[in-house]
Amino acid sequence: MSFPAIRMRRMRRDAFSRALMREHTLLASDLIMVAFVIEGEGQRDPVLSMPGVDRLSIDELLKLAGECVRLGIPALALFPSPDADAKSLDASEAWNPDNLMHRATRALKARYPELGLIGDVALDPYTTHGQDGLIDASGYVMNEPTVEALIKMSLAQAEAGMDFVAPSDMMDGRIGAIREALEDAGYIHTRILAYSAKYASAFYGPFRDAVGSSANLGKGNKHTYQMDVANSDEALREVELDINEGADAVMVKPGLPYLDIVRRVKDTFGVPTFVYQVSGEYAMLKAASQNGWLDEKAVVLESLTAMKRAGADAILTYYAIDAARWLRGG
Ligand SMILES: NCC(=O)CCC(=O)O
Ligand SMILES: [Mg+2]
Repeated sequence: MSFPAIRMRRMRRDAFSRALMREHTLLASDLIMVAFVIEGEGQRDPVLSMPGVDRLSIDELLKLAGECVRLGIPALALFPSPDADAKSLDASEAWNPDNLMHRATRALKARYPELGLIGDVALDPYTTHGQDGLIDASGYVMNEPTVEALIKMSLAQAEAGMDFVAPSDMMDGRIGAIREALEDAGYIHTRILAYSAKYASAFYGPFRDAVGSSANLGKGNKHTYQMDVANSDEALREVELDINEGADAVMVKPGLPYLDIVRRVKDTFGVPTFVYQVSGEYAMLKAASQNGWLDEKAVVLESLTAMKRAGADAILTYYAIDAARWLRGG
């Protein structure tokens, strides 16, 4: 049977039947806000390549966290933008119990214990060269020594009260090593969000401005550990390894250009699958909107809905607060 018995437009004719047949609904509870933390008090330091995003001192971060709680956003992902003097070759500031990240975690957990906190685990904010790991004389990022550092970093975050440690470094074997260390230390509830399929993407540019690693990274790249943008089967292998090593949730990153990967991961493994709408995606949508070329609210909600449609269970986005407000009709 076909036309005219089947008219696809019948169900689209009115809002009520469009609502009834809608397959996916974006909710505030799908969103994870992303924030950059800096030293100081009363500081809101704009990220020039991400208009509308500020690096926040801890007191300002608390206000943003309060807004997340009020809007029903379940979690906040934290990235530190430490002062230049906190950077070193061995990245040891990363596991200093009193570092910026851990002070922020304790302050947030004291004020908003119900707000989930996701801590970035990678060395790039703390290294003088801007790589995610420790380098040898040739500049190659060394796997095992980096994993040892990431273990120390994860334990320190767990100790500070982080709910999720989120290794974003793409070293081999780090999920298993971190999981074992957490269990041995008694942090049996600390979740691991594995950045499993993290691509060597040019869409991270504005983020590197935000955490202050772009100047240090210079002309360097991360091709020896992040994935080739041309690959898809390889992402499934990465995800499978991380699940087997003890990840509680896996991540695909970036978002919109990689929704084919999200769909394959979700269909293949059926595990909690998160996606990251990265800084470059934010910058594109924001710049076009500021020029009057795109309708910001419409394109942001469309992009986030597309991520859910692709199978994402949760979405990290710099737009989380805006989107949650728009979803409330604001
Ligand atoms: N680990 C975080 C990144 O590498 C970049 C995120 C972004 O571009 O928003
Ligand atoms: Mg891996």
